[in-house]
Amino acid sequence: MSAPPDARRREPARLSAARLGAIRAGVGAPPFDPRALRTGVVHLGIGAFHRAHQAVLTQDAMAASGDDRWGVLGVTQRSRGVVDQLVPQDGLYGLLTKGARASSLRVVGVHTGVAYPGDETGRVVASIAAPATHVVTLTVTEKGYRIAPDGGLDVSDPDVAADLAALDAGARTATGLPSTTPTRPTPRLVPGPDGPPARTAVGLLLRGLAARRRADAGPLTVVSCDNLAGNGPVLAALVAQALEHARDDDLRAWVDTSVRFPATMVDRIVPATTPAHHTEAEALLGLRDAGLVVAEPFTQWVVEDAFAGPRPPWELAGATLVADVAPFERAKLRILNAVHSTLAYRGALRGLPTIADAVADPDLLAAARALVDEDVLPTLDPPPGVDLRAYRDQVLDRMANPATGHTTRQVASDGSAKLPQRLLGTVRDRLAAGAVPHAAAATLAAWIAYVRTVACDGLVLDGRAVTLDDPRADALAAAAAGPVDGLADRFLALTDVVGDLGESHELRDAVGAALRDLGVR
Ligand SMILES: NC(=O)c1ccc[n+]([C@@H]2O[C@H](COP(=O)([O-])OP(=O)(O)OC[C@H]3O[C@@H](n4cnc5c(N)ncnc54)[C@H](O)[C@@H]3O)[C@@H](O)[C@H]2O)c1
Ligand SMILES: O=P(O)(O)OC[C@@H](O)[C@@H](O)[C@H](O)[C@H](O)CO
Repeated sequence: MSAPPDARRREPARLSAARLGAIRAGVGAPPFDPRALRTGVVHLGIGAFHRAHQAVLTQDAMAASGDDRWGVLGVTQRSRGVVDQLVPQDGLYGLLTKGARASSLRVVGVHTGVAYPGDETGRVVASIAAPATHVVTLTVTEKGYRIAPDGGLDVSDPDVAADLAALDAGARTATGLPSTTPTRPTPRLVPGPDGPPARTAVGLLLRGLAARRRADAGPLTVVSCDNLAGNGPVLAALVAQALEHARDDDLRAWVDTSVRFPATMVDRIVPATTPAHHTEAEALLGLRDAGLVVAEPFTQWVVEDAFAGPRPPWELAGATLVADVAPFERAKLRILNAVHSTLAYRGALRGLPTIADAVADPDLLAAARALVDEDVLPTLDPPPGVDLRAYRDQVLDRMANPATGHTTRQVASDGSAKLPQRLLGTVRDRLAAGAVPHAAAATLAAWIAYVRTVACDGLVLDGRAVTLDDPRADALAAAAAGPVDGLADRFLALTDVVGDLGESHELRDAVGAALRDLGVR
């Protein structure tokens, strides 16, 4: 039976540029007319993190400088979901900042467009090739880089192979000359002027670089903002390897001289947006906002000052430009992200739905501190001006903020792609120093126990079943199944995840002992 008309809730109007004037007092509005911005940045992976981090710093930097050249074309990678969220809103969305005691809302308006390569590869490529574009940034998750077990580009991945073939065909079309040796198979022809849709972030970037070189549009800076150790150099190497594979020596030489890949350390806890966040934000804004993102108050961006050309004045918004990002990045990944994963796996195993719940558990807090104190700190050189013990405490304090609602299930996802970045470097360094990393082994064991529980027994958090969300889910589930005897060995034999670490019998023994401590029998 339908409700009587007066009891029906009237849906508020949707956020858009035309309704900027209707934004309520107390909600921060963009400090300029977003419609007047020019596009100077192309961002691949316009997920929640980019919208709550780089986009906000870009807005603040443009406001502080009056320089309106740095509008962003946002590119969504896997589906057109964000296009449907943001295009009807003229790129505008709210950022709900959740401190432990107070929340605030501001509207962000830096996106001059949103594109999905499945529909608009040509538009993205043209934008990367435009002379007014000076920077391409990325947040496509760890697995989005398609890194092979040996650390290079996974050319056996069909999506990567398709993108390389399209690049090859594009080069042939552009030059009118064969770009391949006669002995190589003929690449498939490009259907239409833009070629087939790019399937991977690196493939899309390569297509953009090739077009930029052809257009003679000048140098470009490509900035990875993902939680990857050495994100800039890693991306540079993937691009170089792809060009070697495609045998495009001319493009390779141009990239060598004209494209820079600075490294960055990015930090802000940005959980997935929930229906409760939407309700809270709508009450503050008075408008409906399908693109809402949520974040903690803390934000940090340390960027290697190695740009090929102009860049947004991000330092005016609080970014730190440094000569060497590595110590900042290593400390953040090994402390914050490794602690996050520890709390996520151990917390989920105890039925705790959020990271804040996990920090509040004294056993789990002790495990997190032990990981940092016993195994991580001995592997780190403090970044200039940073006290790493104070940093550890600050990180734990941020994670204790219950208001963000960051879930253990979200942080626990993609362990096979995340742990090599945030934990295994610590393990490797400790073993090389002759130490057995018991606390880090306990985090590995917690991951294994989590995978086994989810894959074999089933796990319910907050009333919802957890699924094994991981690019290597099948291999992990196979390793998890079977007798407990040999469980640690089976996981440490997954060389595409752990490399050669399984050769250490001390580590295998330590992980086995930690599994028993966790009650995995
Ligand atoms: N959320 C955070 O707290 C946070 C903080 C620091 C850094 N980061 C970095 O940002 C990344 C994205 O986080 P988010 O919160 O925006 O997540 P999200 O799920 O909101 O967005 C993920 C983005 O990555 C793209 N993507 C996902 N899988 C991909 C694949 N296989 N290939 C290409 N693109 C793919 C998606 O299309 C989307 O644009 C993280 O993986 C991490 O590296 C996140
Ligand atoms: O974003 P993910 O899912 O790859 O990793 C989960 C978290 O550890 C991570 O996003 C942190 O919240 C972030 O790195 C804080 O800066």
